[in-house]
Amino acid sequence: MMVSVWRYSHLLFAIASSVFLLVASITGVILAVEPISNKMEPYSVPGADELSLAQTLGHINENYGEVLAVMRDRNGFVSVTAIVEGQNQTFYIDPFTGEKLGDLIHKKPIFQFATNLHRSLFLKSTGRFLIGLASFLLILISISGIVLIAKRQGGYKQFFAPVVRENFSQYHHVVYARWALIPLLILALTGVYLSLLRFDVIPNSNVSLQVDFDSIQEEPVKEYTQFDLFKNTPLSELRELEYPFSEFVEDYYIIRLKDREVYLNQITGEVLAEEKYPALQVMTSWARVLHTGEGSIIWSIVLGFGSLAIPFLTVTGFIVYFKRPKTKIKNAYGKHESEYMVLVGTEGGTTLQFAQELHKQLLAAGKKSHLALMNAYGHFKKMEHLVVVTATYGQGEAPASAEKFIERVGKHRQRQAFDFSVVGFGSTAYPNFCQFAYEAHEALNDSANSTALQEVFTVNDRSFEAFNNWSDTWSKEVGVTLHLEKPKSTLGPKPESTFKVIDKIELPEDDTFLLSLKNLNGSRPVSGDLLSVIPAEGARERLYSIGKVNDTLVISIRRHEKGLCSNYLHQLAQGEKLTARVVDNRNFHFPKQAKKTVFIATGTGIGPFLGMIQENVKKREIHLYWGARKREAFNLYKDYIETARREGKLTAFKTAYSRENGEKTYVQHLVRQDKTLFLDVLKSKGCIMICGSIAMQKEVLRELQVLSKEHLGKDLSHYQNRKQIKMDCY
Ligand SMILES: Cc1cc2nc3c(=O)[nH]c(=O)nc-3n(C[C@H](O)[C@H](O)[C@H](O)COP(=O)(O)O)c2cc1C
Repeated sequence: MMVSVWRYSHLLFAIASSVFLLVASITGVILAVEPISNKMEPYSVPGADELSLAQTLGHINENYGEVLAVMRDRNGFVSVTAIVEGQNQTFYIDPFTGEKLGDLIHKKPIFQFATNLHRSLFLKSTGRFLIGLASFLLILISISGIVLIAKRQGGYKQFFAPVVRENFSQYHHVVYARWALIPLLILALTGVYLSLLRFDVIPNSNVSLQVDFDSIQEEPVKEYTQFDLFKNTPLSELRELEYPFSEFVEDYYIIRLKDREVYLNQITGEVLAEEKYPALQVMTSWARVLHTGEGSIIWSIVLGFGSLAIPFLTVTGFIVYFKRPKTKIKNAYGKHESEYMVLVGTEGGTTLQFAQELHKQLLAAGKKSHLALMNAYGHFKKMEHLVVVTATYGQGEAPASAEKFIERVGKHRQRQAFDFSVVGFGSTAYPNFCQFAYEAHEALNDSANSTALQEVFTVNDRSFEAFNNWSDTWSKEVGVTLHLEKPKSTLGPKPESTFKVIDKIELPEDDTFLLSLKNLNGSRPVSGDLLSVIPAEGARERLYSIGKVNDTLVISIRRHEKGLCSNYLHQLAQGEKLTARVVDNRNFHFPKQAKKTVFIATGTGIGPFLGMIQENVKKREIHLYWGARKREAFNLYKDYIETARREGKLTAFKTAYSRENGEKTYVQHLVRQDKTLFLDVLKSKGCIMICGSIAMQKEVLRELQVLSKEHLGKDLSHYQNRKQIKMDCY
């Protein structure tokens, strides 16, 4: 079934049941405290469960003249109903002595109130029905939730693999749901069962034993302590024992054990009738225990947390859904009259915003453009240029609005020639970066009358800058002039900080420089976070990876001849101030737990690693592989690397130069060369971090994939899902 169907069902069930579930969950949390508070009462006597019934009854009978019944509850507390001083009384006793320990626990008013609200909302049968229905919907919510998590994680095997964090609500909704789903499903199933029982849909089945009074014997007379059943049954097996009503042989002991009911001749000790409880009765008993947590502190706590998760999951779930950018598609031109078709594959809505901006600017440039979802692919009579802008989901799968795209491309032939271009939106934090965009490209390439204008263009983490770069080249090729504006909701409310330039080290021969900045206020970045700089009023933001060295932020920048931002940063003199925002990039932080880490960088990609190495105070094993064109490029980082080596913070440093005399080495060659180390890092739960160009990232991943498959028998995604491979490439 399609993801969208699961998602909408999940949402629909949640909306339909949310109010009732919220009431049931809050009262459920209160009720989870009741069994815990009961269990903590001092009526449990250690070792008493091993006593036989004969011993227990002996102790009880010594203390009380007329005993009517003995009970053992799920907490293991033993109580007696007896006539004491002419009164019928029930109280807890010590099975070793028979002495009274205390009066029966009375339900506290708060628990009584919560129970009534929980069971029937104070609406009697109607309330019971509504709560039963909400429990049923909770089963459906849990099942659809399990499927959705499996889909987003890339399969059931990956169910508990780390979740990529996109934002607070999305991350915590998935992380908590994974743990809460099991108790929630149990609560929901048992809740429905108990409701069905209440409405007699499931019959209440009890044992009904028959005694053959004609064959009752009065001999041989035995002392009750000598009855086989009493001698051989431990107290732990008892639920309830009713004493005979009179001394006549026709009255007998009624004994309810955990698994059966037995009637016992009070004179001879002979078993008069016996029956195991029917399966339905056992199920009912289990349903009660599992639903209430009675008798188990641990299970009550689990249920309490399960109930607590409901309001949390409801709120975060609704935030995830309702915070999605909602952009309606409006078209001035129909699909058969437009020469430009912009098709979008989105799930969260952000890709649609980018596509919409492109569509808007095409219209502004006087072109007939039509915007639609990828699932709407069909025969477009006048299409000359097709742009597909698509996100990727799951394990490199199509987003909901593009699930039928490939099939439809196969089905619908365009009769006129058209060119196409595919832009993939994705995140390098996921194993199959922009995978679906490549598949969409393939499908279009194979279709009739199509010409690929370019290779797939990938955009990491909704970078407007990257999208704009693509738009520049594409618009030149098709001959339009476009000026895209950044979609508002992708800006995010990041606070600005002021930074003072402390130092600038240059390497003129390589056009790169290192800028050291001091944060004068605002956020506290970590190495791997990004610095967002807007070089001029109205200009686009540029992102630079931050290395944090001794409270100073170091960014490594390549200067481009006409680069607005790199030149702006380059002209900053020591002491000058710069306003910029820090962007949290938590998928690229140093893995503090990993014993071994390998950093792979090319060019200025080394920047964040300079900080991470410096922070390695525990002197964990770190290997740095760095690639550049020429050897002299290293001079910029020489001091940092040599100090780190001296201080024992960097275990090994290897370089790959691609334009040195005769030598043409790339970092991916070093990966192959040092495969033992890479395999060891992957096997020992270490981490490989990659920073630099996308081209280098692809090559390195290809090498790692081969190693992983050939030597470890696993797809590389296995390690990527466990966050053992982190990437920040551009
Ligand atoms: C559950 C989930 C799975 C994802 N899987 C991938 C993936 O396999 N490859 C990838 O490049 N990006 C993946 N992404 C990232 C999205 O493609 C990216 O965030 C995109 O910008 C979302 O666009 P949208 O808001 O239009 O749906 C995934 C995101 C989520 C939430």
